[in-house]
Amino acid sequence: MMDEDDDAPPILVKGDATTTEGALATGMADMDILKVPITIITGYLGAGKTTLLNYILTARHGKKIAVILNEFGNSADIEKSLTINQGDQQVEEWLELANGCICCSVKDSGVNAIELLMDRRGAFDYILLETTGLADPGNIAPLFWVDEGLGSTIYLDGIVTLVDAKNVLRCLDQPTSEEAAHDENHGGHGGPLLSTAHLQISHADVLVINKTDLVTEAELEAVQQRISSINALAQMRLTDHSKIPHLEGVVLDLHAYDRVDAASLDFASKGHSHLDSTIGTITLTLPTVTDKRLQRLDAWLRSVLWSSVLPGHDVVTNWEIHRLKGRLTMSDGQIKLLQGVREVFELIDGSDVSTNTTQPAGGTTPGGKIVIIGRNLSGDTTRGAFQRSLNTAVNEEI
Ligand SMILES: Nc1nc2c(ncn2[C@@H]2O[C@H](COP(=O)(O)OP(=O)(O)OP(=O)(O)O)[C@@H](O)[C@H]2O)c(=O)[nH]1
Repeated sequence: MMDEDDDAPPILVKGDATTTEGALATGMADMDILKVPITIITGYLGAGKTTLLNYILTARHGKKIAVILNEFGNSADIEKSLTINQGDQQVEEWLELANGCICCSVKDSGVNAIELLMDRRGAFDYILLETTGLADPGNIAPLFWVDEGLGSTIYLDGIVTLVDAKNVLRCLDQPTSEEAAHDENHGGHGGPLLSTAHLQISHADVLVINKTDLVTEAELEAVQQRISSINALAQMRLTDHSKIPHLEGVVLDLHAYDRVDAASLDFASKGHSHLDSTIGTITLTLPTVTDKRLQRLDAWLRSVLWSSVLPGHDVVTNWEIHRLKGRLTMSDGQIKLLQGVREVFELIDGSDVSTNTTQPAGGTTPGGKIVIIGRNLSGDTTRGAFQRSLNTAVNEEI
């Protein structure tokens, strides 16, 4: 069913974005248009993405959600959009679902999908973008995160990755021949192969380990350990049939890019297991940051993220950063948050949302921490080189 006012300008309803803290919301108070959150839902083929969307779309959350199915002309995805909409037409127009949510599929990349969304329908308070099972979220997330053209209307709330508890270990250990060929063309250099499953896990803010009904307790434990060895920053949820009773703060309204939870950084820094040789999480410590140190840190980040050069350590090679989060304590007591996806990064003013009030403001480290998830970082030698490079960089005299 289509509304008759399709060509009307977008009217964005007031959503939870009003409570957003940090730079992504800077200036929002003076703006007439409020930001609408977008959550990217990703996960390997058959992990339970459509099941999760159907669950969210029929749950009582009181939100009017717009769902975008990102298809790439692949017949499997057209079938999927039919599943979601329970119709028999190819969905290129909006469909209105029973609880007021709306749904469409797009053939193009995410930004075009959102532009279409804005043009066609305005009255919604949440956007869910489901990627194809083979998508690399690291290519999609930065488009929504700090894109100037979109900055005034939407913000990236988080990436939710569905993991198939039954099949994920096989996907991680035996990349397909297409993945192997792709990896070779993207700097694989004969090291452990990087599968799509690795990429989807490393970029996640929330990992939903689904299909728990199909594995034993011991198998589930092994999956959890392996997944957290790849991404120790993400929150992890165990589900069957993608059932998540309380969506708020678990899948929706995460604020994963405008807040940094000190407790999650502390947790990530405790995970030292090297179960996965391809991707892992490392934690670097930082002293209290003065203005001069902040400039030097910024230069270090540009070198590492933009030029893939670790200052002073050019022998450490072949690494690749997917996700980066940090929490800095400034010498005047202010907190700054660091967020990065691939080469895009941002230092923003902010507070944390840690619920652990018994900890000092900076968690166990008075100065601060940077947690990095990426490829070929998991060895102690590499972590040590990163820490030394950072120490030298921030302590250098200007
Ligand atoms: N046993 C079991 N089956 C599940 C569970 N979650 C989903 N399924 C089934 O697994 C199949 C795939 O689920 P989908 O939700 O379509 O998965 P998807 O990630 O959207 O799949 P693609 O579109 O192929 O990438 C469906 O038949 C679901 O009913 C679960 O927790 N347990």
